[in-house]
Amino acid sequence: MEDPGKFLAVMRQTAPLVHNITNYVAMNVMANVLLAAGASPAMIHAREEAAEFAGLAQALTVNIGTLSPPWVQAMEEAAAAAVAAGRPWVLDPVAVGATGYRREVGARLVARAPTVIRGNASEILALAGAQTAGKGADATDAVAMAHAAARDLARRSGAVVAVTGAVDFVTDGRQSAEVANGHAMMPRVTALGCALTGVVGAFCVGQEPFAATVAALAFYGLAGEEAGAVAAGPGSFQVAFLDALAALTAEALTSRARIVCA
Ligand SMILES: Nc1ncnc2c1ncn2[C@@H]1O[C@H](COP(=O)(O)OP(=O)(O)OP(=O)(O)O)[C@@H](O)[C@H]1O
Ligand SMILES: Cc1ncsc1CCO
Ligand SMILES: [Mg+2]
Repeated sequence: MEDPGKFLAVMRQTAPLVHNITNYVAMNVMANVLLAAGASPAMIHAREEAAEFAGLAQALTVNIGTLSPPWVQAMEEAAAAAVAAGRPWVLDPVAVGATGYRREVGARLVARAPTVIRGNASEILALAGAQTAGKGADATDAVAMAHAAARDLARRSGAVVAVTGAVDFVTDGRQSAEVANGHAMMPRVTALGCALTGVVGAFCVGQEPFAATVAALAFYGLAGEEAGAVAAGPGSFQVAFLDALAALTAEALTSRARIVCA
């Protein structure tokens, strides 16, 4: 596996402009996470400008958390513009198994050739068409239950697929890796997964998507470990997490990343 610290150093050097069409819950959290990590966020979802902006930004992320038809039009047009401009785009299929509308939109977005798909185990299982116990935005399936579905989805879509949870799993359908960094407090703060999707987009700018995604997950999990060591609960965790994202060095990431080929 390549040196994860190098991917963090390149991301900070680039300070990429990341265009995010994300949900109302995540907007502020995600923008602050991207700034702390070293990227430049813009949250833009109007159909009248989404495609134009996606052509200017260095990466696009699309999150269906609080979707509605005008947003979905903006998502599809922005994804098409990112693909046309040769920019990476990352799909976050929040609660995709919950309703028929989400399943339909999820399938339409997968067909738009995302560079990376990042979700929890329940979301990746649902997107791959497998059985899932998931109901809302929180995972109710273990990551290991979604390994085969993730490989299948990666081969079928051409995307790198990242399944996050206690031990994250990343695959492009040929090579796979597990990332064991993280903290149990992370799923108790809303939208940290959504915000991670933005960080994955930032790492993918000018870098190979499989290795960049693995590095982004290790970086994020390690910041979670740092925050968990000082936080009294989910509230102070959120503050400490932003500080940890900003403070983490490339050297610390390289020495403390827990990545294994799977
Ligand atoms: N039990 C856990 N232990 C350690 N790290 C975890 C655990 N659960 C999640 N994480 C980490 O939390 C981060 C967010 O992943 P998670 O799977 O919770 O996203 P999500 O379900 O999409 O979240 P949300 O929908 O709230 O945005 C990842 O870095 C992941 O590794
Ligand atoms: C809680 C919630 N509901 C819709 S989107 C979202 C953010 C976490 O996915
Ligand atoms: Mg999520």
